[in-house]
Amino acid sequence: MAGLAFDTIRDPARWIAEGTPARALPAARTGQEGRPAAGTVRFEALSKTYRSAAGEVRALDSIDLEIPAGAIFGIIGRSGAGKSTLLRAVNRLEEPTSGRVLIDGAPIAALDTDGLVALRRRIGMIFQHFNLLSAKTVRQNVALPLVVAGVPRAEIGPRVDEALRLVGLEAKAETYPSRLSGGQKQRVGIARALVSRPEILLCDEATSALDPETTLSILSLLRDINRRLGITIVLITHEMSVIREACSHVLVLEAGRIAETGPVWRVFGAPEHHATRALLEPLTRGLPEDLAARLRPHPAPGAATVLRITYSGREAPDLSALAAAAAAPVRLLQAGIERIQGHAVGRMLVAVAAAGADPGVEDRVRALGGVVERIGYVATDD
Ligand SMILES: Nc1ncnc2c1ncn2[C@@H]1O[C@H](COP(=O)(O)OP(=O)(O)OP(=O)(O)O)[C@@H](O)[C@H]1O
Repeated sequence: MAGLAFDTIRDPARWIAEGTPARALPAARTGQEGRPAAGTVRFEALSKTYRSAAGEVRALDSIDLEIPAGAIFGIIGRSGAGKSTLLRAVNRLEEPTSGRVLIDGAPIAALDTDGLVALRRRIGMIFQHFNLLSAKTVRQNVALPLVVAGVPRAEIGPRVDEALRLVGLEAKAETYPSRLSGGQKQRVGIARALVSRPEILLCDEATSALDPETTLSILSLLRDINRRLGITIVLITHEMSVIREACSHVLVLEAGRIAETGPVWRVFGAPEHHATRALLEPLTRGLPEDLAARLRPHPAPGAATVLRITYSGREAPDLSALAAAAAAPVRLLQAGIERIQGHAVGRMLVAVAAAGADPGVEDRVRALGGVVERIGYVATDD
């Protein structure tokens, strides 16, 4: 693996194959010979019933689903819908009552203890509360999976450095977690998950403990990792904006069953199931009714990008400064100030002309101050 830097990696099969000797991987996971590509997850008639003194709970009921390799796949649903149970079935933290989970076409139920350890190295996981060891430095936290796997000492240092570089935390290597912000702690969690060079990354409410701005930066990091390393990302979240911001595909669970699933643009653009519509309601809450009806999750050619800018204090961003930052005409759709717990909070909705293909527009507008969210797109002739 010497000399193979994260940012030069475009080929996950090579990245994995050149990984730790502890887990040389079969060629089957390269997607050759008609077999699924590395990072494919398949659920077949998966059911899980919890039995306790209080009775039985059917948490998952006959789930048939494939998560394509390289997807950023979001799982949403009301509390108790079965999201965590499904996510945890991927690395066998939860054993199904019936049905199967297949990773890259291979059923995982058949794995013995060594096979399971190897599987879990191929599947990284990050958590809402980061789960870092407070008595260890950032470097030591990130190194831990390699130390446990018996990777030679000389190899650990460079691999930890690569992982820290990937998440932008090289400068914090010798810092203890208590001195980090929430966003930095989650970056350490991501580096620790990536240091084993997984093909799948499971994210369990990974941004729920973060403020909106930090959430956006973590989502942007996850998207970047997905794009650069080709890792399949499976995430569960209660925040619909996270799905819209980061995911390619979404699964809506309702009482342990699939309510609907598909590309985010389709499911969010035309939700068919009442559970999906109920979950999406907060996204459009507070929007003028006509705008909520016209808002689309993905850009069409020439569509204007709708940004929500939230700012504290009295000063709203100046519209001409906004237009300069956006490098495009900006139309004010709505503005107002409300008081939340005694603080004045301003909100503006603006449409930036033809910025659909301009991924940097939020960052440039954000530089003027406030929290900036891309909430969707409207056709310019609407
Ligand atoms: N260990 C367990 N024993 C008994 N019942 C359980 C157990 N774990 C989960 N359940 C039940 O299974 C159902 C699905 O739980 P799960 O945690 O998968 O849902 P969820 O969609 O992730 O919920 P939340 O959004 O609240 O985290 C719930 O009714 C839950 O109470």
